[in-house]
Amino acid sequence: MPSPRSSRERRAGSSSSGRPEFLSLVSQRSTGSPDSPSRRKESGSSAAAPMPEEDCMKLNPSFVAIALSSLLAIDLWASKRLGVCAGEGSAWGSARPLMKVIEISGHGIPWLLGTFYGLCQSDSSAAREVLLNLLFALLLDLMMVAVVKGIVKRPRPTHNKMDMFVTISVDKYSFPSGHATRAALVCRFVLRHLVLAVPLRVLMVLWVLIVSISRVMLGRHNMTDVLFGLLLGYVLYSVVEYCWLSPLSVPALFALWSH
Ligand SMILES: CC(C)=CCC/C(C)=C/COP(=O)(O)O
Repeated sequence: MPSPRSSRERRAGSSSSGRPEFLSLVSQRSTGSPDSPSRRKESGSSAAAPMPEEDCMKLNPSFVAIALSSLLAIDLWASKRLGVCAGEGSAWGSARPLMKVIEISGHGIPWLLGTFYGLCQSDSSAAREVLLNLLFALLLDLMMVAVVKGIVKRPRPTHNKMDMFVTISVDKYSFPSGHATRAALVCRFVLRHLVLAVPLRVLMVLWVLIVSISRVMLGRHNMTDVLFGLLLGYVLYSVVEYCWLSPLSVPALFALWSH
């Protein structure tokens, strides 16, 4: 007949042999795990070698680490499934040329060249001010995306075909999506500083959504790259507004453009 377990053992969640049946995260955090080096030291067991710090971390990953790696796993899985235009042979491969046109609509070169051209053609001081700030916003965006890509160094999805129109070295990385960042930034900028009819304003927001979705469908990005890109672009607009360039703050720059 098995010997009755003492109430103390039951409370501690351990069996009669003294080995734990349940590992409470809370009690492990407050007292250290039963097998942790500190516990072993306390119990006077000199035979077992202390566990290196990294091993403890691997065995007891924090809740945040588990949540993050689960999110990343879901992100990789869902992004791969949504990458339906990643190649000509993919499920929606025939839509790839259209996706690439959408890609060019959010590329940095047309936006930079278009803004520069508009600046050269502008004949009012209000237009010059807005376009100069748009140029500043586009350059700030390129720089910030390059810095974050260079720090995070997240490779592009394996199913991506690297056949993009004009890229720079950090564009081999995918976090964050430069297109999503630019689309969110330009959209906020245009809605705030251009007087547009409502249908055009709606079209602008739709364009952001289409550019963002197309990044994942083309297989260029995982969903988290695009979501972070949108957030970064949104925040960058606030930076641009905060640093707004005006003939009062940078007269020399405006003198350069006045005819
Ligand atoms: C060369 C210039 C001026 C811009 C590069 C634009 C570009 C290719 C960004 C990468 O975008 P994703 O990160 O969304 O793929």
